[in-house]
Amino acid sequence: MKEEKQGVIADIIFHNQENGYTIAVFETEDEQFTAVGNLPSCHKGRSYLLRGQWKIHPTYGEQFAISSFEEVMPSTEEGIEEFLSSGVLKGIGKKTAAAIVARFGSETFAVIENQPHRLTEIPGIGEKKAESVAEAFRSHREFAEITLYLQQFGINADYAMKLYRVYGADTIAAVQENPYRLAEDLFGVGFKKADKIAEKMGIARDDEHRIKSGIKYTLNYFAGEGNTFLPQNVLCEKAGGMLELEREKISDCLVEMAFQGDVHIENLENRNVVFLMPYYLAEQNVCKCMAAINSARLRPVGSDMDSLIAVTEQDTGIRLSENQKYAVKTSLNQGISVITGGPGTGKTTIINTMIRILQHSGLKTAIAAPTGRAAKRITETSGYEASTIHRLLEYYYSEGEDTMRFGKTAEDPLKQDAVIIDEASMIDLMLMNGLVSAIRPGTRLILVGDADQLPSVGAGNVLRDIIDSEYVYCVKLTEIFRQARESLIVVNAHRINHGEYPDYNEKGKDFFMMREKTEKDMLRTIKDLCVRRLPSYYTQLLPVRDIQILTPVRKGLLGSMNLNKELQEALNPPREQLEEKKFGERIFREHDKVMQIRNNYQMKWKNQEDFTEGEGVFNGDVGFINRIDREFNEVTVVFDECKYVTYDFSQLDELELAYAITVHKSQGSEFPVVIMPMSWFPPVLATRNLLYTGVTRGKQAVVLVGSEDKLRGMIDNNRTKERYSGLKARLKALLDFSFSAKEG
Ligand SMILES: Nc1ncnc2c1ncn2[C@@H]1O[C@H](COP(=O)(O)OP(=O)(O)OP(=O)(O)O)[C@@H](O)[C@H]1O
Repeated sequence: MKEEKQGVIADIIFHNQENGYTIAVFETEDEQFTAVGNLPSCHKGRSYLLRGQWKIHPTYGEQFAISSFEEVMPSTEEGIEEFLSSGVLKGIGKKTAAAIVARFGSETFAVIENQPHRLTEIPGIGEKKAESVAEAFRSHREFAEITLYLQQFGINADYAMKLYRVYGADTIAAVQENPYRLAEDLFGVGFKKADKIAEKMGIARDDEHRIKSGIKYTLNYFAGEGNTFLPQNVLCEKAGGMLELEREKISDCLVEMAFQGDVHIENLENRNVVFLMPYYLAEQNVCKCMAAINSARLRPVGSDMDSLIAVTEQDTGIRLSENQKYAVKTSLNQGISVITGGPGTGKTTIINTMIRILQHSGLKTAIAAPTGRAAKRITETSGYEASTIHRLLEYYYSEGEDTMRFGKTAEDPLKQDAVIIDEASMIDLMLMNGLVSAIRPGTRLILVGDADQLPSVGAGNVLRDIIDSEYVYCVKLTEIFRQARESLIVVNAHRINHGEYPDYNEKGKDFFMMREKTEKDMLRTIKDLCVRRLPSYYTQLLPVRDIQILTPVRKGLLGSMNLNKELQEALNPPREQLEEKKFGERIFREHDKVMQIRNNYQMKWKNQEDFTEGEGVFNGDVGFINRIDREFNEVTVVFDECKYVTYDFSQLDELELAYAITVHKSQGSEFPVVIMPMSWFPPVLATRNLLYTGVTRGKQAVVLVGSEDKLRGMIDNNRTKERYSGLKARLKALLDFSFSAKEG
């Protein structure tokens, strides 16, 4: 029989932040009881009205099983004070809470709600603070109502909070109107979750919103895997399978979506393919801009390139090889060019030479890279200030559109005469679109990178497509220079790239293999390397900071998730003075190494060195937990040693431990020491170019731990996963067109 019970939480025995499952001891005036169930936002000392029924647990006896709940605002002064000081209204600590209640007593809530200006009667509270307290209180009440409504659809408090951040007071209306919007608008709400909510709301399986959302979800899912489109038959099969509907229904809906401009369908290389609109528009625009940049007249570099090169050779003391000279000359004379080569083939040297020549010629130059870490490295090795491509393009978060935009565009382009991009293999289609849009014809665009690295995380196969289309000049560097040849990491990287097996364990060298048979032994050795062996050999090494474990997978004993758990335990174990916060299965602890796992353009940072402030934390940024504040429910992470970013507890799904990361996430970064397990991994991942990418991340040492057979297996596995991308075909078409125009 359903009953109602009201009580104050006296103790929380268990609480899962992700799904809200809670076991808590409640207190009423005359009894204590244990309640179990979904209680997403529970706080010790707060009062709740529970609905549910009594059940007998075989071990723990009688418990109240919660089916729904609502928070009851406290009415006693003691309760009000406890509520105010619990951290729910940011900026009110214990002292201020006590002062407010001492002044307004049981009328406190009424005052905050209806006469917030009266809060200024409390010393230390000014107009602004009074307003912000009232606003926080109002949102808390609003949010409590929203949580109450959403819980009937199985939406827990964390998701409710995310929805509330996006839709504010309109949250309930937004969910009611089209629950599938949640999957499109919110990080972490997948189609399946939205589908469950819709089902509970009684939405039919063949509802149009459902099919369209399923199609978008499928296209987005495959975009997440790197594809800018899907062949129509593949899309219908995948979406139909997921939605459990006939293919015809999907095809019909697709046509309508194409009419409404949600998707673009075209015949590309003799098959019908479907694009989400932004990817189609981006491919088109990239081609259009590339054509304009490539055919424009350039402001010339000083007259005699050979003597300019000779001057820089004298300055740097490095005589360029013929191929390097060719790369420099070609790139400076073309609208767009590509320079590609493996490690140690002189890419940085060429960049330095080009910058000097451009400077000698009085031409303005920008150097940028796709990630902050890559940009920092260029600055360190070249001495020239480099930035991220995002910063070069002056990105900002557009509140109104709820999206990221670039300040530099076709209307307000970059003013430079040359833009040099390093690590160009990491550029995805959308970033390339932003970049070429902001480059006015007349500016040189020089893309430098290693086309054999894994392709970009985001959709597209930009660098490969550009090279393979043969639309622009491309110079391939193959010679490894003497200094670089000293490093077995460099030599082995080239061997691996050519399908040859590496040499290792040479005395005084930097490439090692530790043979272990079982996964358990590999795990033990990896931990021992981090904790004991490597730090005792490389004495300058700080294990947490300088050793990076790279693995192909997330799951399994040697996947990043488990490795992180094990390494956290080994390198940053629980200690009394270290605060920690459990979030789902994860535990975050002060001093932990963590990684941001999505682009968040709104996240604010403060630089404690130069006191600058800004917005934007990016997928792949690695930092350290500086502080966990339980009073304010916040975790502060330091990125780049000086940028402080504060996460609310509800945002912790944007962070992951980063002692171990996947090779995919490591692109563009370099680490003093890299350790990679060599075990059985799925063949789609255990590939040559994944190994190559991983190995080239190490600078002082690379240690492979595991089976030589598996290592050889990876090198022999030269399959590269095909990505659906239309850029190559479009650029080829441009090339054919310009040939036929010339001939005509
Ligand atoms: N023409 C040359 N003659 C002699 N040494 C050279 C020449 N070009 C480059 N080097 C040297 O080879 C090494 C590798 O060059 P560089 O750092 O430019 O390569 P890279 O392709 O940028 O490598 P990585 O991708 O590993 O950063 C450096 O020590 C550099 O000084």
